[in-house]
Order: sequence, then structure tokens, then C-alpha cells
Amino acid sequence: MTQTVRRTLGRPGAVSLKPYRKLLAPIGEREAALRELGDAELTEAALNLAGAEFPYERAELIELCAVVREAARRTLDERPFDVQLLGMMALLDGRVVEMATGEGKTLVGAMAAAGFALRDRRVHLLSVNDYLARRDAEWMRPLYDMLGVAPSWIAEDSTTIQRREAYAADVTYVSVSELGFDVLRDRLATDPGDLVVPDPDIALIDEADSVLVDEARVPLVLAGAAEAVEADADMAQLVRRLRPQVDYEVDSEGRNVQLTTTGIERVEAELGGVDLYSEEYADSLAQLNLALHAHALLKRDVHYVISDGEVKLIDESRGRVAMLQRWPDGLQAAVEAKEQLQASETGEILDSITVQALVLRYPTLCGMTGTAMAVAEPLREFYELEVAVIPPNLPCVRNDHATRLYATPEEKEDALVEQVLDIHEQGRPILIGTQDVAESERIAARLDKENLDCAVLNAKNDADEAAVIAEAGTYGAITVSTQMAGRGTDIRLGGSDMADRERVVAAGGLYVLGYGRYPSSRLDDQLRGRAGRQGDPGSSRFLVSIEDHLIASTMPEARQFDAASDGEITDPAWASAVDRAQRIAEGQLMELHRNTWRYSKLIDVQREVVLEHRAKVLHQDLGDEQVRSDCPERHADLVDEVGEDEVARAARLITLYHLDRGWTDHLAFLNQLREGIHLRMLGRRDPLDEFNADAVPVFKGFLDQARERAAQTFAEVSVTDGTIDVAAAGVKRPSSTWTYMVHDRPFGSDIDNIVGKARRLSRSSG
Ligand SMILES: Nc1ncnc2c1ncn2[C@@H]1O[C@H](COP(=O)(O)OP(=O)(O)OP(=O)(O)O)[C@@H](O)[C@H]1O
Repeated sequence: MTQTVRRTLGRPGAVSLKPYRKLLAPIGEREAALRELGDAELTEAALNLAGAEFPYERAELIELCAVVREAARRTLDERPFDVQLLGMMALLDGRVVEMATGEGKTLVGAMAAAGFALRDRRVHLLSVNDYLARRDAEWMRPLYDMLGVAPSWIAEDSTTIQRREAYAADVTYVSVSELGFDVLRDRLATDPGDLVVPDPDIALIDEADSVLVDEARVPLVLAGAAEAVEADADMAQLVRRLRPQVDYEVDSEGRNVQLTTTGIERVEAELGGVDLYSEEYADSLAQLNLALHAHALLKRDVHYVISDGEVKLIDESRGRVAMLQRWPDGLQAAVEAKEQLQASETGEILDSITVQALVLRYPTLCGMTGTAMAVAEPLREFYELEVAVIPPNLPCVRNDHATRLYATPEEKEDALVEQVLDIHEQGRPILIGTQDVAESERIAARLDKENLDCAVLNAKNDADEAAVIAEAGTYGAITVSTQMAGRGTDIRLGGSDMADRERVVAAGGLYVLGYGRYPSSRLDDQLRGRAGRQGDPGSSRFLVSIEDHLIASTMPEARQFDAASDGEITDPAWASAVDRAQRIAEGQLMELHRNTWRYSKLIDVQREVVLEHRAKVLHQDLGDEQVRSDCPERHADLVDEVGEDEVARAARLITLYHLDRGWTDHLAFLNQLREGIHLRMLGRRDPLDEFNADAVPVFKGFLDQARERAAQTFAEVSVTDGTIDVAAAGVKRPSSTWTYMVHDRPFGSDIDNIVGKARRLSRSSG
């Protein structure tokens, strides 16, 4: 198919770009006239478009695009390409825009955000981390200034006042986690003046596939002080002595571990002849399970690194340290015990929200990423979002070679070295993408042995990230990286100053070597996308061994193959097996997503009921109204003594306290229910039905109970120096709170495990 035909037809499943394309010519016609304007006049032209009507009329949209293009040319010295305008228009229409890596999405996002903001829409530009939030806001600030739009950014160390100010701006760049923590803290506010986050309007999401699909299930947590969870150090010792395959078995997906009969007998003997499955030893069994999970499923330098004496989790899809993330308390403590580290602070979960629920608060969503079509289905299913595929500005000339398959990991490694030697001799810079930290270190050591100098980028040395990436495109450079280099890194040919660009281009550009395929084709594509940016030459190739976890875990049984003398398998049936393995892995993740979503939906519905009620107490004195009607005499006496306002204040604090306390307890109950529900699986009942059957009636009395408790407390309060002493009546906020994200990926959450087990059970019985 020719380029032109493909352009007109677009991609199946994606929205048509035709309506946007029709506007490109008239937008271009405005260019000459706008160039004549002074800077102030251009700002005026932008403000002439301001108003409360949304969406833009056709003529207004043409003017908007033309003005924004001219402003970008003047302020950033970058004249937006036609394709960037297409991206901007699709975002304004609430689409997820797919634009290849390096096509300038930062600018596209800013142009669309300005377009929304001019029409009085409040935009939260959600980035994946604080660094990018700040960088992008500052980078794009001159453009916003010229358009009369105020941008701002928020970082982890922003104060409450700074946050409130930042959210008051037209466009706020904020990481998903900081936004989520602000929303959670607001949910505990006891004074309307303490609220930080305004009502949600538009979320424009960067790296949309990663946030909306990969991270959607991650809960953000607000915790409050409580006593520490102690992990059993002896248990950590005990599981260390257990033998894999003999005492315990790990399932093929690496998500579950179970003791064998031999293992159970051995543990029971070591614990002094106990019966692990008796009621009396339920705690020991729970501790044992956690220790075994920590021991058998969580690997140092794969799932976490140890730095500064702390366990730091590695983000599975990004390969970098996942700031603020921890496992659920018991497991976190078990890993700390395994590594003989001090147990970190633990607390009671005051409230939590998943990334998906956080994002779904916004009436309008849109986003951008290099890889959206591969997740078009979940985007539609969970968010009702459609994808717009924007073609590249210059055709991509990268040469993506077919995956090479080897029989053993050793042969795969030898093949890698051989290819590196070969490509390096041509002077081409090479980026090697590995699966985890340990592998990146092993490959670097091997290359070193072959006298090949290389730079390493992984979660252990992420401080050097900018410097390593800056030089990764230098003539003859070799860089070994985890998935860290896979997203958002701009590798410039010829080094940071691009001085040697011509020589690198002549040699063929950057060569990306993927050492093993990732569990999702999007991760492969993101890695490949480091080469061949903006029409640059480049190549990519993946090397795979049939013993790689991805392949081995999905292969039903050992299959025959013929391998060449270097171990390469060229049988086409095997090549398709690699693709199939990836599709199976992707399908499993999708299933996990769906299941967790079904559970969290019920919790979200209940949370909404509480929040709605809470808002009435906070803003409309509902608490006062209720205690007045529940304890009329006490209320009247107190009003006489301290006045209406003071009574209303106390009623508000007391009612909010009981609502929040009740919610924290209810959350703990729901968690317990989820964890315990597998016992019912023995009866072959649907765990979700079981969960709902218990969770729904318990919640029925929630608001009445909170009201009753508030009335009781109100009846008992005393007055000190003209104020109602609510603290003396037990109304206390947590002495300290902190935030984190729960990382439940390596083997799925408890729910996922249970669902997984249920599926296996039904398969074996069916
Ligand atoms: N219209 C333009 N003219 C010239 N340069 C541009 C233009 N738009 C963007 N760029 C440049 O292209 C480079 C890549 O931009 P950016 O980092 O926003 O890409 P990206 O699409 O976000 O890539 P990735 O998906 O890898 O994160 C930047 O150096 C930016 O300055």
C-alpha cells in the first residue's frame, strides 16, 4: 500500500483523521498574516478566542491552531508540524493520540492544554513522575505565556500552599501519584478551607497506555500512625532452608508458590511438631506464606534493589526504582526480614484509591503515547476512549529485523556478543535492552571481558541517567539498560551536542538490541522506538531463547526443534510461538485488570456514597442538623453556653471523625473479606458474588451507624474555656499520615491469586 493510500484510509479501529486534515490548509493560510503581528498582538489574538463555549467552532479551531503554531515558533523556536496539529485537535476531541516516539508529544500536549484552558476548562496534565511534570511545565512556559494561559507544576516537596496555588492555575502539570495523594488527603479535610484539589475537569495523560492500563490497578494509599507490623525473622530463616521443587513449588507464571506435602511436613517438624493448619497456628501459617513469597517469588535485583539500607521496588515496566511504592505491609516486612533489614514504618490504611478510579473522576479524558493501538480494547472497555493514530512527520526508516531465536540462554548471550562486535566495528552506537538489573550487570561484565566498553543504566545508578542517555548516541557508544531507556528518552545521534551526527548517520544510526522480548509488545515497541526517531536511520533486533521465562512459561510441552551449530532456531513455527507467548502474557494481564476492576468497583461505589455524605457535612452543616435532631436538648444547652457557630464546628468535627473512622474500619473489613474469600472457593462459588454478598449488607448500615456514634459523642462532650473539647471526647485525627503506592504486581494481588487459583481449579475439575 502506498503511503498516500495508507494515510487516507488510516488504521482500522482508530478514529478518522479526515476532519482534522481538512483544516490543515486553512490553518496554513493564516500563517503569513499572523507572522506580521507583534508579540502582544499575538497574545491578543489568542485571548480573542477565549470564552466559555466548548468545543470550538470550525473557524475558531482553525484560528486557534494557527495562533498556537505561531506562538510555538516564536517562543520555542519549533514550528509545529502538520501532524502535531492533528494530534492537538484529536486531544481537544478527547482522544488518546498515538504518536511515534520522538515526534514531539510534549509540545502537542501543551498546545491542546492551552486550547482547553482558553475556553475556561481546567487541565491537569498528568505525567509519570515529578521530574517530567516540572521539566515539561518549565519547557512549555514561554508558549503558555504568549497565549495568556497560566501553567504550574507540583512535586513531592511542594507545600500545601504551593499545591493550592498550582491547582488554581489554568494548566497544572502533576504526577499521577502526587495528584492521587492530594485527592486522598482532601478526603480527610475537616475544614473547607483546607481543601487543595479543585473539582476535576480535564485530565490530559502523558504515557497514557502505561497509566491507564499498566498502572490502572495500583492503589495509592494514605496511611496513619499505628503499631508496626513485625515480620518473623525465624520464619525467614526457616524458608531459606526449604528446597525448591521438593519442599515448595512455584507455578509456571511465577505468581504463586505453594508448599508441597513434604514441605508442610518439614515445616511442621521444624516448628516443633505443630499442625500448621489448625486454628492455633493460623498466624504462623500466614507468616510462613509471606516469608515464602518473599523468598521464592521476589528476587533481589529483579523485583527490588537494596540501597541506603532500604528495600526499593523496581517498576516492572519502566525498569527504574518505583518511588514511594511498597508491598502490602506483611509482605514488605517479610522482604525486609529476608534481607535482614530493619522493619519500615507501617500503619493503618485511612483510605486508598486506584489509579483507574482517580482518573475516572475526570469528566473529560484524553492522552498521548507512542503505543496506544495495542491497548485500544482496554481503553474502550474501561474508559470509553478512542485512539487517533497520527502518522510520523517524516516516514520512519528504521530497519526492524526479525527476532532471532536460540535454544539456550548461553547461545543467546554468545550471539549477542557476536552481534555487538559486528555492529560496533561499524561505529554505530548500540543500545542493549535487558529484562532486569541483574541481567544488565551480567551483560555489562561479559562485554567488559570482550574488551568492549559500555555504560550501564539501571535502577541502581539512575542518578547518572541524563548523562548516560546524553552520550548513548555517540559514535561507537555501547549502552546496556533495563526498561529505563524504554520510554521518554531522547537519544540524539552524534552525542548530546550532535557534533558527530553526520558520521553516526552515515554508519547507519542507533542499533537497538533487545535481549529477550518483554511481556508486552508495547514495551518492545517503546525500546525499538529509541532508534529511528524523526526520520533518522536506525535498526532493531530482539534475541530470544526458548528458555526465557516468557516463552518457557507459556509453552504447553517440550517441542522438537532443529538448531544451527550456533544454536539458532530458524523454524518458522517457533517464530510464531514467540509472538504467541507474548499475546498470552498480554491476555493474562488484561484478565488481572478486569478482575481487580470488578472488585474495586464495588468499593468505589460505597466510597462515593460516603464522600457525598461527607461533602454535605463539610460544606452544608449536615452534622449539626443531625445532632440537633438526635439530641435536641443537649444541642440547645450547648448553643446557650458557647453559641451556634461553636456547636456547628464541634458537630462537624465529630460527624466527620465517625465517618472517617467508620470508613477506615470498613476498608479493613473489605480487605479481610477479600483475603478470606478463597476458603469459600472450596464450595466452588463465584468469589465475586461471595464478596458482594457480604460487603453489600455490611455497608447498608454504615451511615446510620456513623450518625448514631456521632450523636453519642456529642451527648458526652464537655466545654472548656468557652469551646467544646472534642479531643477529650475521643475525636482525634491520626498523629501523622504518610502516603505510598501498593505494589502488587509480581504475583498479582490476593484477589488475582485467588481468581487464578479458581481458574486452575475449575480447569482441573472440568
Ligand atoms: N515542531 C518541532 N520542530 C522541531 N523540533 C521539535 C518539534 N516538536 C518537537 N521537537 C523536538 O523533538 C524532540 C522530541 O520531543 P519529545 O521529547 O516531546 O518527544 P516525544 O514524542 O515525547 O518522545 P517519547 O515518546 O520518546 O517521549 C525534542 O527535542 C523537541 O524539542
